Parts: sequence; C-alpha cells; structure tokens
Amino acid sequence: MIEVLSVASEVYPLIKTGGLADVVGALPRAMAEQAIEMRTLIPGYPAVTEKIGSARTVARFDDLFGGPASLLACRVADLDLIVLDAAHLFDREGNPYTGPDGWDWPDNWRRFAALSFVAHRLSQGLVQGYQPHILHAHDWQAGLVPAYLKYGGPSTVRSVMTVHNLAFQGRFGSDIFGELQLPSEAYSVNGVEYYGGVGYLKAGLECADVVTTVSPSYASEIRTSSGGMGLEGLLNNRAATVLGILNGIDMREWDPAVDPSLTQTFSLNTLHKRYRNTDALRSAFSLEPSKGPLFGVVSRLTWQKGIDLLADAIDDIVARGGQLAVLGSGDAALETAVLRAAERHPGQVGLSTGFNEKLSHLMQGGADVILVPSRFEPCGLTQLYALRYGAVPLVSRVGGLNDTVIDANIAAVNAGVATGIQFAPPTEQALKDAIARVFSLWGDPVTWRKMQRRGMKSEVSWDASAARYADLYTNLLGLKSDDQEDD
Ligand SMILES: Nc1ncnc2c1ncn2[C@@H]1O[C@H](COP(=O)(O)OP(=O)(O)O[C@H]2O[C@H](CO)[C@@H](O)[C@H](O)[C@H]2O)[C@@H](O)[C@H]1O
Repeated sequence: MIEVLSVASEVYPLIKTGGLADVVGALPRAMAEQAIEMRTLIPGYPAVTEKIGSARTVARFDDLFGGPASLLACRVADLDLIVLDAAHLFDREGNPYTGPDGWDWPDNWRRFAALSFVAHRLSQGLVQGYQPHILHAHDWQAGLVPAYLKYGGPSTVRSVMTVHNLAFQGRFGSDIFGELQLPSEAYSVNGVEYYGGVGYLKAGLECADVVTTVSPSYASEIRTSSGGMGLEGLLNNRAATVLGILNGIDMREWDPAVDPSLTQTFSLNTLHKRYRNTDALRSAFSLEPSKGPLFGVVSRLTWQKGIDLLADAIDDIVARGGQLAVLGSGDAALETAVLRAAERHPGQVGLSTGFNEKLSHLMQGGADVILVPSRFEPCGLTQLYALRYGAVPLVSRVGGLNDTVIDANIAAVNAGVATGIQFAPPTEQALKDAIARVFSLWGDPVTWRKMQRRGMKSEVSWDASAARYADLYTNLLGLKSDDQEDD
C-alpha cells in the first residue's frame, strides 16, 4: 500500500480560510478509494488543537526552530492527522497567516520552515512504524518540503508539489537562509534561492519530483508570461513534469439532498422546492421579494477574484431586475465598493462580511446564479458547488473555470450540453455582456431549468482526479498500477 504524507497549512473541517482547506480535507478520503493511504501534517493552531481531543504524542523535539515541539497523531473527522504542536510557532490568536491586526506574522518563514522540516524528518523514519513513500506538499507553506528532501541525503521517498495559487509565493530575505538548516549548496538557482532571497514556492517547484496544479488550463497558463508570475521560465524548463489535475468536491460535505445548512434540502426530483432556499437567502441579506434572478458571490474580495469588475456591474444587475448577495471579505476598497452599491440599492444588494461556512452552503442552494468573475483561477471550487446545487455559474473563461463550465452559446444550448455562462476577456464590458445573456436565458424558464439540471448531473466528484493522483504516485515510485496492492 502506498503511504502519502500530505503537508499543508489548512485542512477542512479543522481550519479553513479558502479552497486549499477543502481540497486537503477531501483528498485523503478520495485517495482511500484508490487504495492509497494518506495522512495529513498540519500546524497545531488553537483552532486545530481544540478540536483534536485525545491524541498520541509520536515524537518530541527539544528545540524546533526556537522552542520545544511535539507531533500528535489522531483521527478526526475521518482524517488521519499528524499535528505539529509547537506553541512558539502556532499557539496564537489570528488566522493561520496573519495576526489580529491583519498583517502577516513576521516569523511566517520560520513557522512554515518548521512544518516542512518535520515532514522531511517523518520521511526519514522519525516515528517508528510510519514510513511515507511520498511527501505531497501544498502551496508555498509546504514549499520547502521538496528542498529538505533533495538536500537531506539519499532517500527513496519522492515528492509532489501542488500549486493551488501561484500568486502566493512565500518570498523572504536571504538573511533567513542560515536558519533553515539546509546545506549551503541549497542556496542556489537549483535550490531555494530566488532573486537574491529565499522563495518557498520556487524551492518546491524546483526541487519536487513532480509539480501539479489544480486544472489543466491553469497548468498551461502558468507557463506563460501573463500567468506565470515570474515563475514561467522555471515551469517551462520542467514542462514534462508539470501536470494539471482538476479538483473535485467532497460529495458528502456538499450534497443538497442532505445538507443541514439548507432551509430546504432538494435533489433533481425535488428541484421545484429549491425556491425556499432562495427565499431564505433573501431574508438573510434583507432583500425584497423579487421575480428576477438572485446572483450570489462567495469569495475573497480581491483583484484576483475580479471583484472590482463585479462592483462596476452591480448597477447593471439591478437595472435589469436582478438582485445580488455577496458573502466575503478582503481588500478594504473592494468591500467598500460593494457596500456602497448595497447602500445605493437597498433591498436589492446585500453584503455579509466575514467567513460563514453555513451561509456559504445556503448561497449555493439558494442563489439562481453564482458569479465568479476571476482574473485568474487555478481551479475554483465555488462554481463546482454551484453546479451540484443547481445554481447556474457565471464565470470568466480562465483556469479551472474554463475546464468545468460549458458556456451556453447557441451551439451548446442546441446540443443540450450547456451548464453555465462564460465570458472573456475578464473585463467590465465582457461581464456586463454576460449578465445580459443571463437575463435572456432567465427569460426562457425551460432552457434555464434544463441548464440547472444538467449542472446538477455534472461530474464534479474526486473520482477521476483521485485516479490520476494514484497513477502519479504509482509511477513516481516506479511501480506498476497492479503492483501497489501487494506492496
Ligand atoms: N466569506 C466566506 N465564507 C465562507 N466560505 C467562504 C467565504 N469565502 C470563500 N469561501 C469558501 O472558500 C473556498 C474558496 O475556494 P476557491 O477554490 O473558490 O478559491 P481560493 O482562492 O480560496 O482557493 C485556491 O485554491 C483552490 C483549491 O485548489 C483553487 O480551487 C482556487 O482556484 C485557488 O485560488 C470555497 O469553499 C468557498 O465556499
């Protein structure tokens, strides 16, 4: 049986700030169905240690990057976790990356170096009876994992680096290098060095045996100058080992037939009851009763997510008879722009700031349209939840949004395959044109209903992608697919 240690800074349902947590939380169960054993190494933030209950201490460090630490093994929410309990690094208020003042923790380099260092120690047999064959690192916080492995002496353990978002790279000054416990040769263009400093994600991309990202389109985009964020050269050099494997969704967590967060559960056969969630959503956002479509946004409010484009299109939505409910927080200027629109259109536009998992489910189960106008989107999960919950996704044609939504152009409508609306390029005008198309489709209830139903039947599970990860692990270890059962 192949043993994979997945290393990440968040995992649902213990700690979540975005889509990374959903994926890291769903992968182990998806991989178990492929006969791959996956444990997850995560930091012991207060939110995590509070939830793990009784755990076994499986290793101790007298001094891990400046303080004592221990590793706690436990099984929570069907996940096999190894929690890095290190009070000097993780026992603090705030979110995983920022303090209560909203600024990055100044020692993030140390906190996540420690996480990666421990992953490497686990690959060296730190815990008796546990030997991972593969270290699977997620995003920059785990970017040093492949570097510790590469520079840590001979090993049969292999590494995979998955990019969930190339925009967050974990770049620090060269002065930290001396504290990373890496040999001096690691400070090179083939190692962790990046433009005169240390680049955590760059290190992972350079040193991992294989790089993956979360959709085929994004895998292509990151190799171009417009999408590569400076890393396109490196990624092109490694083109043969850069793969796009589409995210799936956790079909148990996101199932409209049993979802306790919905006012009204529903399925394909009871889609006519879905309007009760729409009514509940209107009340939650203090919106007036309406016969027009209710647009919903569940997102970080950032430039990446195209929220400035949305802000400019709000008046259009309302002028055409639609309403808008926005759940999200982020850049102050964008929050203010949405808030101003809500003030301009009382009863038609609502904003709920903060992170609200339960409300995010009601948004999917109640909104008529889920709007995702991203400038770039590695995969995107909210459009996948939308499809499963009978909300029609309106998305920009980038990254994983391109790979998961079939645009309702005339050919697709006639062929009976459309599942949503796409627009390109990500500009205000193209978004407004797409909104106009939504209203014309909304005016044809039969076509609209068919689109909803088709979306609900779309393949959004992990099945196909888990099989791809299983093949990847198997090939990396030089095994044939049928060998792994006997191993
Ligand atoms: N205010 C709020 N309250 C409650 N829930 C909220 C919320 N704001 C956002 N969410 C939730 O956070 C998640 C966001 O996931 P996405 O994949 O859409 O984007 P994100 O940029 O975080 O993820 C990155 O990683 C993922 C995983 O690989 C990629 O899909 C994506 O493209 C990439 O940018 C969803 O589960 C959404 O419901």
